Amino acid sequence: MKPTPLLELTGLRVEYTRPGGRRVRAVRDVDLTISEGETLGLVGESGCGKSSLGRAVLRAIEPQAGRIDFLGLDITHLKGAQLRAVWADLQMIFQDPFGSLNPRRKVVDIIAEPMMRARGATRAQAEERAGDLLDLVGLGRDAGHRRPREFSGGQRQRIAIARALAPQPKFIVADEPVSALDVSIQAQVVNLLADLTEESKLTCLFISHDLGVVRQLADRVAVMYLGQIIEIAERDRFFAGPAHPYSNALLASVPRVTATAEPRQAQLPGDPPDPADPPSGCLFSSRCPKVTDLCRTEQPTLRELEPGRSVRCHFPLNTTGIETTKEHADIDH
Ligand SMILES: Nc1ncnc2c1ncn2[C@@H]1O[C@H](COP(=O)(O)OP(=O)(O)OP(=O)(O)O)[C@@H](O)[C@H]1O
Repeated sequence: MKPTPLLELTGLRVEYTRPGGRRVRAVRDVDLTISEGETLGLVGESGCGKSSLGRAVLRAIEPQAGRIDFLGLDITHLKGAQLRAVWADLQMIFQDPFGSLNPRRKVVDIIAEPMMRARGATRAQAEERAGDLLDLVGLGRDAGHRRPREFSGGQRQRIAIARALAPQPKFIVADEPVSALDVSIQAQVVNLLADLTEESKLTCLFISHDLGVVRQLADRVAVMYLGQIIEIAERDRFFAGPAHPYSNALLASVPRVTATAEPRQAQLPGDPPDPADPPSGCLFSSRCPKVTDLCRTEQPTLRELEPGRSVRCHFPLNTTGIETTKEHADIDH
């Protein structure tokens, strides 16, 4: 039986206007479904549109086109009280544990406030649950009487996690939640997030440029390049051998993760192109080690290679045992 989609994006597009008037398409017509209880890891180099996608899902920025369905409700254009009601179920954990917590407030108030505002809890109920959450994230309830500046980066991120969990959301967007932390602390916070998403059956969009971290947490991995999802696959399938040359190169640049079936590429040459001036054909064609004439002229669609594994590439890697399409088989290269 197919799992119930909690979040469904259809043709989601985010554009910005740069000073001077140039348009940048940061998210290019993304279709994506996240099932109840799953953690989807969204990876890609800086500037590929991960945060823009996450913020659009939370309705923190307006998409220029497309549709966002959350729990079967079209939330794309919700406003006012209706949007605030949805926000109780959609919470965010940010990268910066310093900037995202109000330094003047006590920790207990920071965590209790969303429960009172969004769920109508009394102060006593909210403070009691704030204490429970501080226990849950390993800080202990006494931490509630202190202020954020008295805590280290890793501890502050635990406070941010407790705050995000406070209104008992159904969905969390975690945008690079450990990348500002020391490596030793990263592992502790990743383990905490893994335990919490598992225990609470939370659905999570986990945004990271770090494939090693994504491997620990995600059920599925989606790779973004220049605003497009270029590969999406179940975690183990992905790490056993990704199908897109870009994913393969990303994986090759992470020493901690296991070898792929294809020979590993050296690190990717150059930087991603400016999203305001993308290449024609496949958006990865200007950097792809396997580029052909077809790639330079025809943009591939995101197609399913096998259940649980889709790729946007004319010549995917690691496809042994998978029947190739006619289009693919006919091309001699
Ligand atoms: N407010 C803005 N105005 C203009 N361009 C923007 C704005 N915000 C983001 N962009 C551009 O949109 C593209 C996607 O940015 P985004 O922050 O979503 O990517 P990202 O993958 O999350 O990168 P990072 O990991 O560095 O945050 C980039 O080219 C970025 O320069």
